[in-house]
Amino acid sequence: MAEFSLSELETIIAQRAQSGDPDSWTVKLFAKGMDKAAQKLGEEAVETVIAAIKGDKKALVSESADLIYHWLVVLGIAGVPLDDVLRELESRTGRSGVAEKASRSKG
Ligand SMILES: N=c1c2ncn([C@@H]3O[C@H](COP(=O)(O)OP(=O)(O)OP(=O)(O)O)[C@@H](O)[C@H]3O)c2ncn1[C@@H]1O[C@H](COP(=O)(O)O)[C@@H](O)[C@H]1O
Repeated sequence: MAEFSLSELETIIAQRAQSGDPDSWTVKLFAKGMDKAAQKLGEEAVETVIAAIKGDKKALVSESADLIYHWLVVLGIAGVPLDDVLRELESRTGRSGVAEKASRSKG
């Protein structure tokens, strides 16, 4: 199991977005805004689909990583926390108490 989480990547992206580092791809995407970031997300999704259809497992891993990174950038630009998506997924599992817990934590 990899010792890395989407939550950690979300934190890295938020920190890099604030860094102002001219060499940072994250900074560039945040500066270009949602249209460009969403376009990149779409491109990475298509590249992931192509890798899957070709049965190219190595490319599927790499393109999936690109896809998830760009998805988190889009969430960041939109101001949507990863946790909101995880809560939505959790609520779909039908686990009892999940919806109640989510609504309580949202205040
Ligand atoms: N996970 C990623 C990640 N995945 C993909 N990419 C970048 O996404 C960019 C776009 O991918 P493409 O394949 O489309 O590359 P490209 O063809 O050069 O791009 P275009 O010319 O089409 O615009 C590349 O520059 C990749 O480096 C990423 N950039 C950053 N991260 C993570 O974000 C952190 C901060 O990165 P910086 O913001 O660059 O410091 C890194 O340490 C990583 O953890």
